[in-house]
Amino acid sequence: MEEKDATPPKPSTDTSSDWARMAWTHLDAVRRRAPLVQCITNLVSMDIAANVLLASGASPAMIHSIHEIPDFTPKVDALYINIGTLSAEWVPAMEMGAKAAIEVNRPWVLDPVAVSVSSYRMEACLKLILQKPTVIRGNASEILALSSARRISGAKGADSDHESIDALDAAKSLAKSSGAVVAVSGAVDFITDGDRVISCSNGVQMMQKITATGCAVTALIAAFVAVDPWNALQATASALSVFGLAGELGMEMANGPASLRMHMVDWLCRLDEGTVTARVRLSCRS
Ligand SMILES: Nc1ncnc2c1ncn2[C@@H]1O[C@H](COP(=O)(O)OP(=O)(O)O)[C@@H](O)[C@H]1O
Ligand SMILES: Cc1ncsc1CCOP(=O)(O)O
Ligand SMILES: [Mg+2]
Repeated sequence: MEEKDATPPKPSTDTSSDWARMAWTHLDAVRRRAPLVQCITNLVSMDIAANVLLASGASPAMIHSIHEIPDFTPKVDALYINIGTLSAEWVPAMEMGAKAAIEVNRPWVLDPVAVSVSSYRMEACLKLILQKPTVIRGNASEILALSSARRISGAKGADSDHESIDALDAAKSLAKSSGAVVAVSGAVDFITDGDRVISCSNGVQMMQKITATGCAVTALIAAFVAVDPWNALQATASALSVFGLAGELGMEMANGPASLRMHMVDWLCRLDEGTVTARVRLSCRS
């Protein structure tokens, strides 16, 4: 990453236009600095997550072998761990990766996909959280389950069965117990450090109809946190708003989920300062 030691952007956040400017500052920093983001992510998400990172200006690397982590992870700018297609050989890689990132003071971000479907998944996540993730981003059902450390009834695999607002208290509580910034996505995204809450109302419903959009936005959060690790709350909000805005603009040209996916990735690459500052919808709730 160029300008590795440059002072991170420190936007003021008094009005909604300040928040939108902050989102632009973060996107611009990602484009200028091209952070290297290691992704230990599920098989469904690899393509869209890598393309979303590239289109946004970051540099993705889908590298997950335990034989490579000791050499590679200390060199990355952020690590992204996603348990979506968890199996026995992935768990040691995730644990080793998180430990390696923490040892060299790099941010790491967790996506607890479908954490409620098995005790195996829940236990793997809870153990990973002991390695102090910088950010945890999940849908409402995932954050509700993780926060109580209990599988919840009615959870539908990878998709959410709840509204994001239903998981806001759970998100705050998980943020307090884990020390991570917690983001719960949905029609409105909420981002909290346990005290402050930022809400983001960018995005379109059809984003739920593209597999691994949640995984992809968590990868983008890792890139944004890489360029502003000391302001993970704000960087996470910026990533969610930029991603949602790309979805809104993509939807204006799309005929359905497949073309939305394509136009959304195009817009991540095309977004300019005027569009971001005019259309990002972030606000502080607390
Ligand atoms: N009803 C909705 N309206 C607008 N944006 C949405 C809606 N549902 C999800 N999104 C957006 O889609 C992306 C993925 O979120 P979500 O579907 O909650 O995650 P997951 O794919 O992990 O279940 C996020 O950027 C979120 O803001
Ligand atoms: C469908 C599916 N199954 C295992 S991982 C995965 C992708 C989930 O992606 P997202 O959480 O972004 O919907
Ligand atoms: Mg998900």
